[in-house]
Amino acid sequence: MGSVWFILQYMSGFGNEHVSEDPRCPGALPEGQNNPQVCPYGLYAEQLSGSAFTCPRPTNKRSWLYRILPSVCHKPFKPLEEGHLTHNWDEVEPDPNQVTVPERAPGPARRTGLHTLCGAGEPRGRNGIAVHIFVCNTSMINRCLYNSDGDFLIVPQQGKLLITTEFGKMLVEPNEICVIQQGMRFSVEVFGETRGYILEVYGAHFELPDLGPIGANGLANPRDFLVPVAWYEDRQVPGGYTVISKYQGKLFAAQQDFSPFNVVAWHGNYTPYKYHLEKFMVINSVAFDHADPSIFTVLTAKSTRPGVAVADFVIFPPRWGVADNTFRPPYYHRNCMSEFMGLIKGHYEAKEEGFQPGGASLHSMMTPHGPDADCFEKASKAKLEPERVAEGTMAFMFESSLSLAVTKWGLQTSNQLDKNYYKCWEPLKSHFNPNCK
Ligand SMILES: O=C(O)Cc1cc(O)ccc1O
Ligand SMILES: [Fe+2]
Repeated sequence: MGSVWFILQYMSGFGNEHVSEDPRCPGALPEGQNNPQVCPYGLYAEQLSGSAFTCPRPTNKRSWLYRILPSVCHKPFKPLEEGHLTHNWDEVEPDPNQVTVPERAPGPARRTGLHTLCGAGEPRGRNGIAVHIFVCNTSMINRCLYNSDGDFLIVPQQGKLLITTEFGKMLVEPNEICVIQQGMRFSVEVFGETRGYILEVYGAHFELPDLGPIGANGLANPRDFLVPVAWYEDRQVPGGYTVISKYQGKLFAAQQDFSPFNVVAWHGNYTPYKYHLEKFMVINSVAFDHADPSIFTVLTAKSTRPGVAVADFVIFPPRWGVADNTFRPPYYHRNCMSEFMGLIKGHYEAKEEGFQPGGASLHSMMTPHGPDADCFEKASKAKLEPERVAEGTMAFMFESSLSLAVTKWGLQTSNQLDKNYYKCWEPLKSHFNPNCK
């Protein structure tokens, strides 16, 4: 029989080896081995590998799932309509201009699904990223999704997500993020209009950044990452349960007769997890000058080049600004990385207007950007007292070493409102006076 029993409980720690049993079946985890001839309670053992079997220990990831039926019990996959999900980066001609995306990007009539804004690289080559906007007001009923191509870092901006995974349930609210890694099945329940951002990374998992001279503590601390506890349902679905796979950039659906959330116990270090952005321990300049935003990195997906990320997830959280004799907002710059920015709530410090919660901007590789004219004038004259910066705000950046292409949907969406973004810098005037230092 099915059961609606669950409690929202989490285990803490980033990348830990966890063990978890649904309390309705104590002793469901085999003792001392992964594959007994017969598993407790007549369960099937199934390994989910998140790294090559042979990866060195620090990057070796796998979990063992003990389930009522193995995942292999499904009918063949058939192609499914993709909507605005794509990994075709040649839909529109390259364009280096600064792009903003309005906060109310038009959704389709059903208002559900993933809309790809930009990206680069290729799931088959296992190197690349995609940035999607999700919009939905309908829960996934008897449907789940897994991503064969890579990991999803999900940033809800409006509405809570109750995410059921093979590892248990997680409630993820705006100002929290979660990561659902490659292959993990999940289904999302929503409670009204819901939207947010997704960073998809092919071929690398997210890690905590190294701390270098910061020392052993700081930024996102490992203990603040939360992992769900085992929860199962033994639910037959005679009408058919649909398992959707995102595979090589396309969607495919397979039918099965039962809920895939039938994992009674699991152990391992390859799990979904969530993190509350308020827990971030901010480090910044306490003397003078503006530190680079890498100081705000929450998670990084490393490339094979030392120090270079496929993608970093960076936040701009509330903090004190105390630097003396300093232009405190972000400096003007041109970057060899691509900068995609979003706003969960509040008001971004470098833009007086035009960047609303739910909106986005893309500053492409080497395209100049920085504070708008109002921000520059104000910050150049401001009395430099200690002040709270970004109070009530949470902006974030997906920063990538890849050169991102905008999709057709992204271009149409951005064109709706803001052909005029460049005008925010037009009023910047020369203050140069060779006779006055
Ligand atoms: O462009 C942006 O707004 C992001 C950003 C912020 C900052 O403080 C320094 C550099 C940078 O790219
Ligand atoms: Fe920038």
